[in-house]
Amino acid sequence: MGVAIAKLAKRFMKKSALRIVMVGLDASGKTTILYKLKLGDVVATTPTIGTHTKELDKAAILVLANKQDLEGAMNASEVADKLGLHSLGQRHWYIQSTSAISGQGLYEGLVWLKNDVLGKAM
Ligand SMILES: Nc1nc2c(ncn2[C@@H]2O[C@H](COP(=O)(O)OP(=O)(O)OP(=O)(O)O)[C@@H](O)[C@H]2O)c(=O)[nH]1
Repeated sequence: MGVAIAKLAKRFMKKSALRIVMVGLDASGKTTILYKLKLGDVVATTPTIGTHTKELDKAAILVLANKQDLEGAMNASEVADKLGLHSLGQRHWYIQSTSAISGQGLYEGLVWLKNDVLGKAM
């Protein structure tokens, strides 16, 4: 699973000039996900992201509902409701259940992102 995710991430990054912004609550698993995807070695950060949000106007949104392996975790549908994703209108978004520990769902999430960027998303 880890190798498949890494291969997809590598191919995705090589062929596409795109920016991915990853945000999340403290300890939600961002670092773990990046390392699981084997992108952890060089992660550029930009502390002034607030001034660049215009870039994000047309950005696709992939929500990873992480830590699904933990008892009591909100499921993807509940997270979508809480985040108001259904009110986003025309913007492309997708929510994927994941566990960064096992890697479950990471591949599927990246596949959606890749297809959306390539204009193949439904
Ligand atoms: N059970 C479980 N634990 C996870 C999962 N993802 C991350 N964790 C754990 O959650 C803790 C925080 O993970 P990080 O990857 O450091 O979270 P972060 O979002 O980078 O945290 P900040 O640096 O505070 O923003 C670590 O102990 C991880 O092992 C998951 O899917 N399941």
